[in-house]
Amino acid sequence: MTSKLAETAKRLTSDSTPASAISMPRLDQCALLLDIDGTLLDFAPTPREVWVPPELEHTLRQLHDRTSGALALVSGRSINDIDLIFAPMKLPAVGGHGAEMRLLSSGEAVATHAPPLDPELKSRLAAIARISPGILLEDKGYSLALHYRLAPHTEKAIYESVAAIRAENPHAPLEVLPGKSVCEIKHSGFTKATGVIELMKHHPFTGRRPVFIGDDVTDETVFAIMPELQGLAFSVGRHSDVVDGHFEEPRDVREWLVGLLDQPVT
Ligand SMILES: O=P(O)(O)OC[C@H]1O[C@H](O[C@H]2O[C@H](CO)[C@@H](O)[C@H](O)[C@H]2O)[C@H](O)[C@@H](O)[C@@H]1O
Repeated sequence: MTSKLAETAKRLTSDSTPASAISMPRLDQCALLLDIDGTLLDFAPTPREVWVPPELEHTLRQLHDRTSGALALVSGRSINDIDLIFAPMKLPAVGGHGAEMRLLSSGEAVATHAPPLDPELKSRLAAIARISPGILLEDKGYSLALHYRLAPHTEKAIYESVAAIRAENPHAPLEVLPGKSVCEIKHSGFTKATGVIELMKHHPFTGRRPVFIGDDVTDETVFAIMPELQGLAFSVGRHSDVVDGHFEEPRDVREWLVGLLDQPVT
């Protein structure tokens, strides 16, 4: 963990302001950057079982229009997976923890020159899923996720197995992301933050003030860059003084997004 991230993590324990108390930029001046799982959507037992409330789809479509297309999903999921979940809607996105990007809802997903995992290491890491039938392996191309929500007792064994492989390959550029009931492993050469920085260089995002909402450890890289982008950061589920405000749960985020549509149209 870099010292900047360590500092961020340390401060993620203290209080922050409720999101409702923070003054938002006008929709025609901001870029809305939204994490998916645990932020827009409630957690489900497995990645494919998430449910997108129809009202959320409606809200996201309207906000996409009101921001002239500057609304992007910023996720650990691949863009292909994001499209399956939100089908038939397609939105701009940073996917795969920064490995992929799509600038326009009508555009193609493009790789962001993210380095892949070494194939041999990847297959050794994937084999960890065989510890128990309750572990779900998600191969996202650029990264692997070992889900243990259905087998919480395997958490320790998963992390110990990953640590053993890392110890045998001390120079391999691997990053381990401890998510919500998931251990994710990717190349260390990209993050959600590198994806967001790239996204913000392009139309329709460039020149706008980013507003990022996320709930997870992987979102901390984006919280950390919001000040230099003159952006606003919001956390979900935990209070923090590195963010501008917080939400208690995804339902509050969804309601807040609906409220943004009350801004006068300029
Ligand atoms: O960056 P995000 O959009 O928040 O995605 C993070 C990971 O989310 C998914 O896993 C999580 O959500 C699942 C569905 O609720 C849940 O079953 C799992 O336990 C969670 O870890 C997704 O499967 C991962 O690929 C994302 O990286």
